[in-house]
Amino acid sequence: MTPPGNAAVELDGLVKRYGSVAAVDGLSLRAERGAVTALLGPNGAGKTTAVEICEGYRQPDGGTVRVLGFDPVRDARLLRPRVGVMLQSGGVPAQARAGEFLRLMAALHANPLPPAALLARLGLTEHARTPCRRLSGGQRQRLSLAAAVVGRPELVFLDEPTAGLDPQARHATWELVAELRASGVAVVLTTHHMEEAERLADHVVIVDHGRVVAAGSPTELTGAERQLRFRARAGLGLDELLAALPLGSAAKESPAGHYLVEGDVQPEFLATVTTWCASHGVLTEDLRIERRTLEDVFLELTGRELRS
Ligand SMILES: Nc1ncnc2c1ncn2[C@@H]1O[C@H](COP(=O)(O)OP(=O)(O)OP(=O)(O)O)[C@@H](O)[C@H]1O
Repeated sequence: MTPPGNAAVELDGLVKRYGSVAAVDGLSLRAERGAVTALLGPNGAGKTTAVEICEGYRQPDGGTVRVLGFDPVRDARLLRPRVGVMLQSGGVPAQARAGEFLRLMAALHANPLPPAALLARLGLTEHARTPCRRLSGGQRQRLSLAAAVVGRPELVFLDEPTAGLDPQARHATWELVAELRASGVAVVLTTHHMEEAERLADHVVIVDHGRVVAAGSPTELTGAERQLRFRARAGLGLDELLAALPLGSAAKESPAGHYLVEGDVQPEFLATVTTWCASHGVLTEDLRIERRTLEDVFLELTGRELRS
C-alpha cells in the first residue's frame, strides 16, 4: 500500500506549539528504509515531540508528516502493526510479568518474533516471571525495546534506547539495531550519545530550538578535516604561532595548558607547530592529530551553555 520509493518518514515544515513555546518550529527531515536515522539535540530541542508526532501521539500545529506514506493520526490503525515504538518512559505495564507482557505484545501481530528468543537475546530470560514494576530501569528499558521489535515492524522509533544501560546491554542494543537495519527496517532513534550516533547512524539530524541545524552522514558532518591537540605549559603566545601557520588556521587554549590547532593539517603544518614549540623551549605532551568528532560538531552548532 506504500507508494514505492517513499521514505519511511517524511517531515516537512513541522510545527508544534505549547502555548508560546514552539517545541518544533519548522522541522523537515527524511528517514529512509534500511537505514538508521539519529536525531541529536540538546535537552528541550524538540526531538521527543517530533518523534511523538510521527508516532501519532500528538497532532502537529503545522507542516506535514508522512509515516510509511500515511498520516500517523488519521491512519493510526493501518500503521500500528507496521511501526514499533520504544518510549523514553518505558511504556511497560507495572502489574504484568515481563514474559507475559512480551507474549501479549507478540499476540497482537501476525508474524511475531518468538518472545522467548527475544528475551534471551536481551538478557531477560531469568526475569521473565518478574513483575515489570520490579525490573531495574535498564531491564525495563530492554523489555520496552523487545516490545518495540517483537512484531517485526518496518519502522521503529527508539527514544534514547541506551540511556542508563550498562555496557553489555548497550552493545546488545547496538547489535539489534544493526540487524534491524540490515533486514531493511527503518530505525529512527534519539540519543545524547555521540559515539552511538557515529557508530550506528547512516543519517544524523542535529536539531536545536525545534529546527534542523545540520544533517548528513557522520562523515559528512565531521568532514575530512584534521586537528592537532597537545598539552604544554599554560599561556603560550598563540597569535605568534598562528602567524607562522597558513591563513585560515585557528588555535585555542582551553582549558589552561590544553591546545587545539585547526587548519589544513599536512606534514608541513605539523612541522611548523613543532618547530615553533622547539624555538620557544616548549615540550609538547600528548601531541596527536585527530579528526573532528560528532561531539565537536554538535557543540559548535548548539553551543556549550547548559539548557534550562
Ligand atoms: N506537553 C507539553 N506541554 C508544554 N511544553 C512541552 C510539552 N511537551 C514538551 N514541551 C516543551 O517542548 C520543548 C521540547 O521538548 P522535547 O521533549 O521534545 O525535547 P527533547 O529534544 O526530546 O529533549 P530531551 O533531550 O531532554 O529529551 C521543551 O521546552 C519542553 O519543555
